[in-house]
Amino acid sequence: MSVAVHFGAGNIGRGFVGLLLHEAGYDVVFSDVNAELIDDLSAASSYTVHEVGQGAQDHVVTRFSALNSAADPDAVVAAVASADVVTCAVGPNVLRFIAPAIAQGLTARDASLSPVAVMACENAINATDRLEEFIVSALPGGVDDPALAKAIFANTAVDRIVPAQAPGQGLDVTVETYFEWAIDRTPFHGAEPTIPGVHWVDGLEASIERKLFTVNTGHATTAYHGFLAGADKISDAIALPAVREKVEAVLAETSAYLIAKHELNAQDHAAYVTAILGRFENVGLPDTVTRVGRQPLRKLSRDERFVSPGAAIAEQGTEPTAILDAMGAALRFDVSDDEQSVELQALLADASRTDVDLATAITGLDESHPLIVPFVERISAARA
Ligand SMILES: NC(=O)C1=CN([C@@H]2O[C@H](COP(=O)(O)OP(=O)(O)OC[C@H]3O[C@@H](n4cnc5c(N)ncnc54)[C@H](O)[C@@H]3O)[C@@H](O)[C@H]2O)C=CC1
Ligand SMILES: O=P(O)(O)OC[C@H]1O[C@](O)(CO)[C@@H](O)[C@@H]1O
Repeated sequence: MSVAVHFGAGNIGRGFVGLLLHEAGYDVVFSDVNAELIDDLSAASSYTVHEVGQGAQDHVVTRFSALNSAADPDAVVAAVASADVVTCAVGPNVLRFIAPAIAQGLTARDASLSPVAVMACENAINATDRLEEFIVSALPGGVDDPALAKAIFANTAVDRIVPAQAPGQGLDVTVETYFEWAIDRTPFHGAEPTIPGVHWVDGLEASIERKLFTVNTGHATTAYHGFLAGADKISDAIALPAVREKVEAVLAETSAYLIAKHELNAQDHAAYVTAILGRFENVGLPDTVTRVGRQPLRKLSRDERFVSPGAAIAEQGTEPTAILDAMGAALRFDVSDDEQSVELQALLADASRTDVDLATAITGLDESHPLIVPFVERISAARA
């Protein structure tokens, strides 16, 4: 019996990573801090992943268990100690909180076992590297701790749109039919785990940038301009010609950047962009502009979907106007139950902060960076 411990039993956890691990033959141990969710998973023997869109099927997930990592951390440590695979989909800002349990699990792990594959499944560049850094910080011996040799850390890129789930559907998850899980195979040296559906790649940089700066930049642009246009659903937002034009303009900028940087085939990339726009148009997917625009400060940060490509394009001497306009729209994402939106609006309202001060604080760029002057213009406009 192979066991996978998965941190974060939310939308991607149950609707994507948990499903693929189950279908690969793993018994999945979900670990989460949401007590109600853990109780529901513990009481259930199955849940169903409902696909919507062309070729949709239902998939039933069984052979799982659930652990409350807040209430029973020792059980999580023990599960990690004997697992074959450890994955997570908790959000990039939560990696630091799950790292200590993984560190303790590695310390407790019998050194004669094969190394456990540790793979973070978050929308962030090199999320597994970030997780590994937190694990190293939690180990008594730091980078020299012998526990590190008991794991293989591999970066991954996950792509499947899993919207917020309708109340009353229990553990079942509604997802789009499309998915892509790319994993860097190089750390495994030929001994990668068998997970059907995974796309193994040699080095992840091109895959994650292609995904993040196309799907996620395009999706967030749809959300922010859609929010300003008064749309509720993503499919309604992308159906508005003015929003679509802005999304296409942003993707033209990131496409040129990605094609040049990663030597992509321009026709293949154009087909990829078209397919992604089709995913945003999926009217069967109950996805909202507020979910896709969530956590605007994270999305406007240095290594993320706007500033990373935008800064690089600006450094090459071109002003990425459409990306900057999307960042300007993000500044106006005013959603009262989104903590980061509230924080962003408070920052913009703080008269003691200059526009330049805010531009550098939000993007993490130096004042002298060529993206700062045009971003300051968007900040001034948003504050006016
Ligand atoms: N939903 C989507 O369409 C996609 C999401 N992602 C990424 O997957 C990650 C998760 O996103 P979602 O599943 O949408 O979010 P979600 O909010 O549905 O799930 C996150 C889960 O993590 C749990 N959690 C929070 N702190 C925890 C902790 N300390 N220990 C264990 N569990 C903890 C939460 O209780 C929640 O159940 C994010 O990084 C997101 O960017 C990536 C691709 C698609
Ligand atoms: O907004 P986050 O947390 O980066 O993740 C959700 C995003 O990832 C996606 O699933 C794309 O893979 C979109 O649904 C959404 O834009």
